[in-house]
Parts: sequence; C-alpha cells; structure tokens
Amino acid sequence: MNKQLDLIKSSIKSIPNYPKQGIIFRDITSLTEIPEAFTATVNLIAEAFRHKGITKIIGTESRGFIFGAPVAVVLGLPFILVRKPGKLPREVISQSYQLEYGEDKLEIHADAIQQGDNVLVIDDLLATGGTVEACIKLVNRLGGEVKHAAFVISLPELGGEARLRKLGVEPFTLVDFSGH
Ligand SMILES: O=P(O)(O)OC[C@H]1O[C@H](OP(=O)(O)OP(=O)(O)O)[C@H](O)[C@@H]1O
Ligand SMILES: Nc1ncnc2[nH]cnc12
Repeated sequence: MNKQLDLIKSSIKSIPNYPKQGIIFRDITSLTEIPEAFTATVNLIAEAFRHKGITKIIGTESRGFIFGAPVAVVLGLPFILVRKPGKLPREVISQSYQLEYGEDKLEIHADAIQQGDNVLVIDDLLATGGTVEACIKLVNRLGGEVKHAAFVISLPELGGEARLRKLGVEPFTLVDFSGH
C-alpha cells in the first residue's frame, strides 16, 4: 500500500511558477504516463468506495474526468459529467463558484441525479474546495446527497479539506503536498 502511494507521489511532477509566479503546479499528466501509477491510483480510489453504497460518480471537467471515469468503470456505476458552461447538450442547472480571481460556473444535466442518489465526487486535486462545493450544491439541488469526495492530491494549506468537513463530507485523498 505505502509502496503504491510512494509510486503515485513520485510520479507527480511539480512545476514551480506555473501557471503564474508563486504557484507550484502539481502535474498529474506525469502520473497518467506511468501505467502502474495510473492503475494503482484508480484501484485505490475504487476499492475505498466499493462498499459505501455509492449510486453515481461525478467527475469535474477536465482533470476529474481522467480519474472519475475509470473508477466508475471498475465499480460498474453511472458516470456523470459536471462541465464548464455551455458544454452539455440537454437541460442543465448551473452553479456559480469563486475562483482565486473572479467567478466561474459549473453545469450538470438536470436529469442526471435523482432523489436518494448517494454521489461520490472525484477530482484530481483539492485546493480551496470551491469546485467540489459547487458539485455538492448541484447534486443537492437535484435531490441527491454527497457524503464522499475523492482526490488524488490534496493541498491542505489551501483550506479545501476543512471546507469539505464543514459541509459534512470527509475528503479521501491519496497524497498531500505542502506549498501552493
Ligand atoms: O479546490 P479548488 O480550488 O476548486 O481547485 C481544484 C480544481 O482546480 C483544477 O481544475 P481547473 O479549474 O484548473 O480545471 P481543469 O481541470 O480543466 O484544468 C483542479 O483540476 C480542480 O478541479
Ligand atoms: N497547485 C496546483 N497544481 C495543479 N492544479 C491546481 N489546481 C489548483 N491549484 C493547483
């Protein structure tokens, strides 16, 4: 187990000052290029949630798709896409959320979640928690519940873990990095 987590962490490249000065970008493209690391990542998340009564998995555009979709396949669960505005073809509901500078929106198909759904949100990385909070609001507005959210990477200093706990969701993360 620790060997797998070590492999996953060492597969993530850190790029200083990208996309802007002062940010250290934690790059999952170097992880997905290593089949053993990508497979271990998907399997560790899937096995952690196999017996949690999850009914649907959400992946958030775009990096959440990379991990959410294969976990949904492993668990045999529906995969729901939460996308940036204007990308989904049928009726949607939208949720605004704060970015570091300014505001953006996320959308979900209005018929994607039903009353009683127990939804797992999957993303590559938890920073401020704004993205996952917007997903939780979308699911709740459609009558579903989010009790679990899973991330490959957490940046605890940015407050996302604490924000999620306040919303009653215990974050599941594989590796932590300190520093932005
Ligand atoms: O916890 P937060 O502060 O909300 O940040 C985390 C989000 O930011 C990144 O996505 P981004 O919006 O950069 O889009 P991308 O996946 O298309 O690169 C990342 O993939 C998470 O979805
Ligand atoms: N430091 C970081 N690296 C990669 N993706 C991010 N999304 C938000 N902060 C990030």
